[in-house]
Amino acid sequence: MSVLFASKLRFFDTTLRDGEQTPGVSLNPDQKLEIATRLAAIGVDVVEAGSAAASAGEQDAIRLISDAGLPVETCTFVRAVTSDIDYAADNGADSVHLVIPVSDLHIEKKLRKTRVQVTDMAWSSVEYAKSRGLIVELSGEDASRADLAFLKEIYSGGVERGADRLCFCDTVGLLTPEKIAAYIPPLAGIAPLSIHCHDDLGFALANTVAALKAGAACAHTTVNGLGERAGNTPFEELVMALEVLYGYHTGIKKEEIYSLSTLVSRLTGVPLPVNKAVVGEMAFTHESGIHAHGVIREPATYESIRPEQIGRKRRIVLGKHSGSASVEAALHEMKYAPNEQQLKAIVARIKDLGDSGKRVSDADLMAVADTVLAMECKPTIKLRQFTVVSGSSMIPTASVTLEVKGKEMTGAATGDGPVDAAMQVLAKSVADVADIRLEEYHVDAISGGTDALVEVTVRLSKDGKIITSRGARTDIIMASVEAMIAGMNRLLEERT
Ligand SMILES: CC(=O)SCCNC(=O)CCNC(=O)[C@H](O)C(C)(C)COP(=O)(O)OP(=O)(O)OC[C@H]1O[C@@H](n2cnc3c(N)ncnc32)[C@H](O)[C@@H]1OP(=O)(O)O
Ligand SMILES: CC(=O)C(=O)O
Repeated sequence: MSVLFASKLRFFDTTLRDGEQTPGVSLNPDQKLEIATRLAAIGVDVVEAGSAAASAGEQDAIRLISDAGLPVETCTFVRAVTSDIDYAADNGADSVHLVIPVSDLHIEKKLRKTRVQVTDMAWSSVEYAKSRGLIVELSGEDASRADLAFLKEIYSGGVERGADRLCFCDTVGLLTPEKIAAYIPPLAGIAPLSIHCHDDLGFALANTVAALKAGAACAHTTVNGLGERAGNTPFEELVMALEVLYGYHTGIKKEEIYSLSTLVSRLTGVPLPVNKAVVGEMAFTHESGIHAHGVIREPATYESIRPEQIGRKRRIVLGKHSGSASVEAALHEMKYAPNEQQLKAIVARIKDLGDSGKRVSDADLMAVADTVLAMECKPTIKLRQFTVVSGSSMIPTASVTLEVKGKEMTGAATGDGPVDAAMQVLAKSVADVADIRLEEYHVDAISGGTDALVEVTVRLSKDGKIITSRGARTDIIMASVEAMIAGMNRLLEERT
């Protein structure tokens, strides 16, 4: 345990309560159970399963999760209202997150009550919840705008009446690490204190860490930072910040973080921002040449977390910022071994593609590499003549004369159409030299009209090696022949 933190830190997950308060999100009881099961497995201490008073579906969810026997405390949000507490107890919750507004703004303007009245409500609700056998976390709503002396009084009285734990809610994200230094130590001295932060100004994570350092024993978090408005402290970010920045062993199964995050995103319908810390698509993706070069040599140069730690993989993508190291690494994975000059030419073409605003895919890289390597290879096969005949009353037939390794070869074949006949005759004509198979054939019209330029892409294989080759012409048959011959030459080229 790190000396920075007073005690073993606890994780109170509120994805299913505050997270579900994200506008538009609604989880059914089975979905809540699925998430709760994963939260228990990853190692959180408390799952706030919902708001007991909100609906019959919420009560079903609390019941379902309580009955599942998960190794986790099942909690529910309740107001300082007897019927809310009854819903919690009657549906098998272990504990209640008993919330009472504590700032004068909330007390006077929202509840239209006085400090004395809310104090009575809070204390009598604690007593009632304890009489129903519940663990009680007495929580001050809008505590960051409350008077410290009043907070001490209402929390201390609550603990005297049986509250097991306390919670400090920064309900609208106005807390700062400086204010935490003044507020948290005296309150954490009363009873184990949780910190519940919102991210309205982007301070939720920093405030949560500061509160834990100042003596709070438990962090309220949500998976992916879901929650009211800008959300709550993201679970995955807090776990990794504590582990990486503070060397604190959380006990959370970090390797399950990414799959939990994607599950929650899928079930809630809230997509992960691509650049989100830890779990965003781009969090372990590198394009810039300098970064990719560094990461290939030593990942720590540009990664603060190893992706495998949280169940992810590193990705290097290509674009206009790529350098030769990343292009070469990608080519090696595809079994290409360009020489220095070829690599330079491929990198230049990748940059051109990137400049045109295109996202460079593996298929693009293969096509570029095929073109560059084909330009420099001495062709094994040369086309001498090609003819195809087709019509309404005849079987499409193609004939070809090729020069293969200096020897002339002639062949003919029929097919379902003229293109098929062309593909058949080419493969047949080199059968004595190599078993080349056409695995895939694809055609795109690059512009419109009957005179459009068409691009034919073929995938050919020989002895387990697969290459992609392209031909582009206004004549679809000759484009196919060109793609096929270029591909066959690549496969017959002597390269490792
Ligand atoms: C900061 C937070 O995240 S707080 C949690 C927010 N979560 C929710 O609101 C859960 C979903 N809510 C609901 O389903 C409904 O609002 C219910 C069932 C709780 C209440 O519904 P209604 O009885 O129709 O009341 P409504 O929502 O209009 O207003 C809230 C009522 O609760 C009262 N109230 C609000 N907070 C508290 C509290 N902590 N303790 C006691 N009463 C409270 C309000 O004063 C108001 O009652 P009033 O009209 O008598 O003044
Ligand atoms: C209770 C709660 O969720 C809040 O005050 O933010």
